[in-house]
Amino acid sequence: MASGGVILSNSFSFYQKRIVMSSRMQEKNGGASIPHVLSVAGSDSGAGAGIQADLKACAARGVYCSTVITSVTAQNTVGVQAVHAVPEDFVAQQLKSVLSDMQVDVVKTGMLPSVGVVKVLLQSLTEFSVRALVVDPVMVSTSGDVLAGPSILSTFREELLPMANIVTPNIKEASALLGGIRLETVADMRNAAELLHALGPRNVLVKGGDLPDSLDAVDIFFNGEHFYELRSSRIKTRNTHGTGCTLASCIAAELAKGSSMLTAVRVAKRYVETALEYSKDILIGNGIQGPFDHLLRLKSGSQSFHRKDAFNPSDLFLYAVTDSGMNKKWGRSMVDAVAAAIQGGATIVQLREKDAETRDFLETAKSCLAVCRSHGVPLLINDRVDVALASDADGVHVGQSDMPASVARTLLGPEKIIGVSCKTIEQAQQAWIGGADYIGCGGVYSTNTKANNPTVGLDGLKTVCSASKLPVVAIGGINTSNAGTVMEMGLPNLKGVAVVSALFDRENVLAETKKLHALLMEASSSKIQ
Ligand SMILES: Nc1ncnc2c1ncn2[C@@H]1O[C@H](COP(=O)(O)OP(=O)(O)O)[C@@H](O)[C@H]1O
Ligand SMILES: Cc1ncc(COP(=O)(O)O)c(N)n1
Ligand SMILES: [Mg+2]
Repeated sequence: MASGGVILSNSFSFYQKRIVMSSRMQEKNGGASIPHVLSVAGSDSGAGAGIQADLKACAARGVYCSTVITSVTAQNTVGVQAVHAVPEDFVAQQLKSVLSDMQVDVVKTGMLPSVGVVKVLLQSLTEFSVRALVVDPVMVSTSGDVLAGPSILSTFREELLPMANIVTPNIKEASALLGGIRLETVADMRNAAELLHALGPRNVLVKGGDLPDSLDAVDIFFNGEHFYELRSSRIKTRNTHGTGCTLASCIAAELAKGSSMLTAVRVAKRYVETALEYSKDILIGNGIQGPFDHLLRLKSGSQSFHRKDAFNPSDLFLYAVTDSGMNKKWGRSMVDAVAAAIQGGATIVQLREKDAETRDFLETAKSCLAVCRSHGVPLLINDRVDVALASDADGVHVGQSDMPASVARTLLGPEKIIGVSCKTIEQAQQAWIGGADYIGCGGVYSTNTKANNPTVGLDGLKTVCSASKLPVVAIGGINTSNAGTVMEMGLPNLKGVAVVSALFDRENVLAETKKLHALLMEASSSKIQ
């Protein structure tokens, strides 16, 4: 069974180790460590598979990825034209350079073209401990070209697989590892998963991307105790080059972040499905199998293409957050309140409806969206990703107890705006990793709008702004008497203030917004840069 330096225990102790390690690193360098995957694989010049896919997958999952290149292929969407193996001692050099210096959490392997390269890797893994080993036993490209010959099989079986926390063969690779057995049905895949598990890896995922006559894309996961049949819809596309490399890298990335194995596999499969669906019509190369877009950004021709880049942090300048109770109290509709705020100078609007029925909330969102669109002001929905999707609003704002930014990003896609409420540096860092566009930091002052919400004060705001990689909007008890103080501090990344009562718990929304706008203009022109 697994031995050497590869240890993956349950996710809890995994996290604990990370915390111990990051405090150690912080002491040494004054920084925090981030999840780190080392990809040991071949280069694909077409950049659909191999090292290039691994880098993109890890980047998409918010994880650092270092690389050891085992082989350089001349490859495109037609096939593999040539392979140039990197000398074994040079692979060893690369491994040493990375592992002796950097704290790698998870090693992921792809193309290992010779027995010598596998041996060098195994040697490194006994010298330098990592937390998990993900083995994608790459042998033949989908175009049918051999990337690692049959001479590698016995070393894979006897030495590499027993070290692996998970092995992820496709149908052909599972068959080759098991001496050429037939693999044509899901039942055959289960059988293969069990036989492969007996070779020593802790977990097995037999991938069914190439299962004949299958309407779904079915993978079989086996952990030695239970089988899981993981199904997703089969996306009709030619752009499946590199799905295997991407899946394995994403599993590695999720493990590096602290997920359990089954969760990592599920997340990875979902990610591949989402990326394929997003990229199904993109056209790169003239061959039969094209690459897909790991970062979900290349698709052209849709108005959404420019949306995310179009998020302008200066839109956070005067951020109006609605409150239905207040507007009711003053006898006006939500749409009228939003229209008045925009007329007064609000640069972004968030609809916050704590008690409304979903159907009413959706109708309100649609009406407000029409007003916002006609003025070019983005409309965000508080908490409710479903309402944002259904109304086609510009995004969501989520709190720490709502849906995590990373999940919201998966659901909403790359184009929508996501904001997250953060009180601490760690929460701000997490929001950035999860794919948020901005953070809201507060409460700066105490407020009646949010009961039991501890304030962070101006000091807390300053701390978070200084560390944040995302633009920040200050929130909580801000009004015309204190907004100037907040903006005049000239805090890094602070782009504006978010207000509720100061606009909507007033008789004249238009006049109050104008007043606040003028004040902010003055404060930001005088702020220390
Ligand atoms: N057309 C598709 N639609 C959805 N998922 C797919 C499709 N093709 C492959 N997958 C998924 O991509 C992952 C990689 O599988 P596979 O293509 O079988 O591996 P490989 O690239 O190593 O041959 C699996 O999770 C598989 O289910
Ligand atoms: C360098 C390299 N590594 C791995 C693959 C497998 O990818 P796929 O099975 O999707 O063709 C590849 N084609 N090239
Ligand atoms: Mg594939």
